[in-house]
Amino acid sequence: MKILLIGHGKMGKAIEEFAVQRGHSLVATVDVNDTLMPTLAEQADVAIEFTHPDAAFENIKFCLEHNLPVLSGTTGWLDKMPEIEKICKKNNGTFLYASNFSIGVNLFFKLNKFLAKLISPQSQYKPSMIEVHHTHKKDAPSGTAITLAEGIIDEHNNYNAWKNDAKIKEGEIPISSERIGEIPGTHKITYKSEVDQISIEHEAYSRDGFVQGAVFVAEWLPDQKGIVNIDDFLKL
Ligand SMILES: NC(=O)c1ccc[n+]([C@@H]2O[C@H](COP(=O)([O-])OP(=O)(O)OC[C@H]3O[C@@H](n4cnc5c(N)ncnc54)[C@H](O)[C@@H]3O)[C@@H](O)[C@H]2O)c1
Ligand SMILES: O=C(O)C1=N[C@H](C(=O)O)CCC1
Repeated sequence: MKILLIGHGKMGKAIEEFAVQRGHSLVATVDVNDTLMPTLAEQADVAIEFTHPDAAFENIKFCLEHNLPVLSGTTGWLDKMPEIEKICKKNNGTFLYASNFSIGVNLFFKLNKFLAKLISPQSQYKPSMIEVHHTHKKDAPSGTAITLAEGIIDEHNNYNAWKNDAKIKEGEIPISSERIGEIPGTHKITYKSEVDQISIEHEAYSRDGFVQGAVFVAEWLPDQKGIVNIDDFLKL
């Protein structure tokens, strides 16, 4: 498979290494000072985009307008998702966004929803979330934390919003974001009552899970159409 790799930072470099190990080739790596040329899109089977919250929209739009299936793992740009959905439809394109490409995290998303539904009638248990990442991370809360909070909101009758702050109103889930050293990504959800607590946690040991997931999804994506998600890939 021929990959157009957009973003050649920590994720991009690790994806390049893993993709080449799996026998794929790179049409090009495009970083902030490079130009996305139509000829690059013509030569590629798929684009993988891991850049910056301010850059993702234009990069994804370019791929969709040049008939190139694209996946993005960039977080912090989702206010523009409705526009991407329109562009994808107009161009009969293929697009997948995942806040986290790790298979373990995608199973954890399901566990989170299951727990939220189970605990919903027990209103004495109040949820909170902690996410911990490395100090280079540009966005807070993490994209994964937002997906987890949305999972709780979908399944729990008493919560309808999240806040990246400890000072919350009724119905809000507090998310605390910590930035420490080189931590790849830890997410913990705790439900506390007066007498006990229940916690679930996912801890990434390295970026390998995100990298492998992104390449596996990229291998599958060219045969799909429209806006698809990682649950479709994992058949969850
Ligand atoms: N979904 C996931 O599984 C997952 C996993 C890890 C990181 N991420 C997200 O992916 C993004 C990138 O993470 P990273 O750790 O590689 O960051 P990074 O800062 O190491 O790398 C980002 C790269 O993108 C480049 N870039 C910036 N603007 C660009 C543009 N307009 N065109 C092309 N390249 C551009 C930067 O120069 C840099 O090299 C972040 O949003 C992060 O939150 C998602
Ligand atoms: O390193 C990052 O940045 C990560 N970003 C994603 C997020 O925001 O959830 C996934 C975990 C790593």
